[in-house]
Amino acid sequence: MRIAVTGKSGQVVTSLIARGATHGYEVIALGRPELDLADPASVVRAMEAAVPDAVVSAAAYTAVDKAESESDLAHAVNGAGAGAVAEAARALGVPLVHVSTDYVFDGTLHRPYVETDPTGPTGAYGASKLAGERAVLATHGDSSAVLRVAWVYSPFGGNFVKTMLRLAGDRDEISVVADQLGNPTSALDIADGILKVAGNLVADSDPALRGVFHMTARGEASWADFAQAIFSTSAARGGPHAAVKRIATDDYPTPAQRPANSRLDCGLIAKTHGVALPEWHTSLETVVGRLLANAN
Ligand SMILES: NC(=O)C1=CN([C@@H]2O[C@H](COP(=O)(O)OP(=O)(O)OC[C@H]3O[C@@H](n4cnc5c(N)ncnc54)[C@H](O)[C@@H]3O)[C@@H](O)[C@H]2O)C=CC1
Repeated sequence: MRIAVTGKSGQVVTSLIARGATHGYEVIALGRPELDLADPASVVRAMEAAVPDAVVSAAAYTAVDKAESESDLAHAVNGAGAGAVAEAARALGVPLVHVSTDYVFDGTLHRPYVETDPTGPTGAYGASKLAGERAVLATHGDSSAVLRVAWVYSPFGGNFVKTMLRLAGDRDEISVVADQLGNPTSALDIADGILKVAGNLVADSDPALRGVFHMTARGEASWADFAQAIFSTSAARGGPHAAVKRIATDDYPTPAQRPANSRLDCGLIAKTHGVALPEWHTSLETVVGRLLANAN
């Protein structure tokens, strides 16, 4: 089976390329310049040329803070761009797995979010991703699965784990917010989940497999808990580590407001698609191990 993926170099795209063969799939990565999400005609052209059996929409404008000052570009790429990918998949008559985010929620609930909870993004990035979800469901909803993932890290690209290990190289103590809760999730596990869902969509026309699903690692953490786990995992392997100073979000102002609670309930995807990602500490060990091995 041939799976066309948007993007060439992101965390999830690189993980899909790395994991494709394990699932017996050929993963074709399509990115700029031939596929630019800001240029819908290029999306259709590149998808038609790839002749896929399924499409994964993984590329996005992901600069959460910069999106506050580049809202038009974020919306063009994450909203209209996602719609163009859905339109191309519809025209080809193939199913679509679209990757979305926990940042579609405002974070005020005191329990993990389920798929039917009201959305309410607090920033331009979340709003643009919500526009993308809506465009996908409106264009190709009867053949798409929208997977909301969160707090993504991996051996590839830029992410929180890499930033913490780099900062620990020259600091003894690092301040990290302790009042935002989420589910740290390895992009390698996300890739496994996406490929399982894509296979299910191709094999089975059951409407229960279509729609919006939450898909994160099991277990929750604050950013400070996550940082502490990164450093204890790294220290146990002789890698860089630092003390974590737990601070409040108010002490670390950023252009975009983040949800205080973005934990996602993943019961639905387990029940319908048979996808349950591993507990986050287990996957963190794998990723930190790979990063430290690469650094030597
Ligand atoms: N990184 C995170 O913590 C989270 C990410 N997500 C979502 O997961 C998906 C994957 O994220 P990551 O792999 O972490 O992102 P990333 O930032 O590592 O990679 C994004 C990819 O999109 C490509 N891209 C950006 N603009 C493009 C355009 N105009 N045309 C074509 N390609 C373009 C980039 O070149 C890159 O390959 C995205 O949909 C993102 O919104 C959801 C929740 C959290």
